Amino acid sequence: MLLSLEEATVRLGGRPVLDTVDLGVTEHEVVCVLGPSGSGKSTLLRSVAGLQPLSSGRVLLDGRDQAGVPAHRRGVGLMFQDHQLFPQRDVGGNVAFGLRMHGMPKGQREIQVRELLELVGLPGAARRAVAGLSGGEQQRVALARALAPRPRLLMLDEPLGQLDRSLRERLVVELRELFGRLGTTVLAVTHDQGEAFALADRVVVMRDGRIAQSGTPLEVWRRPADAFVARFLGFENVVPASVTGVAADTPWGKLPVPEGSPQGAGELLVRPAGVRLVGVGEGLACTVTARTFKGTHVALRLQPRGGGPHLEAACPLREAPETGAETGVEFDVAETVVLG
Ligand SMILES: Nc1ncnc2c1ncn2[C@@H]1O[C@H](COP(=O)(O)OP(=O)(O)OP(=O)(O)O)[C@@H](O)[C@H]1O
Repeated sequence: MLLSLEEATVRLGGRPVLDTVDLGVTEHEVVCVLGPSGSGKSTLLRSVAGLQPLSSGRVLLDGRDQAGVPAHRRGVGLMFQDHQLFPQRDVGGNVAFGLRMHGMPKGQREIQVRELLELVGLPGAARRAVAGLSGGEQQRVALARALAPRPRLLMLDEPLGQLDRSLRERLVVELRELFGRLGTTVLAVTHDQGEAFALADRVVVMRDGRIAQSGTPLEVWRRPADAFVARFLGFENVVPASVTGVAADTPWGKLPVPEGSPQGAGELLVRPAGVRLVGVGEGLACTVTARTFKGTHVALRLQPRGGGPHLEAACPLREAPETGAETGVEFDVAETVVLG
């Protein structure tokens, strides 16, 4: 294990902001910590970096307890949300900063800076002024600067937070490819689930300073641990349910659930793809109350005529009914999950 947190706890203002967190990161792994604002993500990073002392518990790097080890001796790189480039230095000066701190001679520094700028897709940019860079370019410079001292663990706090969506989507793919190529071990935090799912080998979802779920993106997507995680991932079809065998009583009527589902009172998720439109008179009678074009499909909001919470459905473009239309709804057991 490259990094281990053991019951790591940080109390601020009388309450635990990080609450007995156990987390391990193995070498070459890319782990993304995901959670709403205030869930303790930054505090977690700062604790590992040595910028925030623990109230109790331990942080270990390569098995060594880091208590009392100052930030600059931990061998971890940290890239903050707002990249904090030095405005008075040019691009090369920014990237070389850590190397200079490590006492690397000038000639060698220049070679490394050139290589790093090529790596992040900014070849030949060393003499450019930081002020003249776009947001995406600044992000790349900040990344090159964080990578320069070859940290054994690279930590990113909202690495793509301030960029526009299309740039973010492009950079996230580049980052994943880059980390894979370099074998970099990464601990990143973000509040954007798309970003986390695209970047990570493993996703850790935080809630109120605790880990709500940890797993591969596919595992977390397929089986959210509870209603909080499901809602945080953007799933809206979550209702109370009473499960007996392979059926559940819900506000939408009796729904089929997979074999082996937890029994008794709980909550149930139906992913939008599992809400199938059928003819009027079949299944659950609903009215289409909203319709949003999503590029690959249409997202429908459906109001059951007999009352109960509304439903989100994902519908192929050609088949999407208009707002105000009546439809029947059936539920696909393969897209239904009884939550813990
Ligand atoms: N110095 C402090 N004193 C008291 N409370 C603090 C202090 N610093 C942070 N907090 C609280 O700790 C909680 C966790 O903060 P943290 O920045 O770790 O969350 P976060 O998940 O990174 O949020 P965001 O996504 O908004 O950056 C917040 O509720 C915050 O208000």
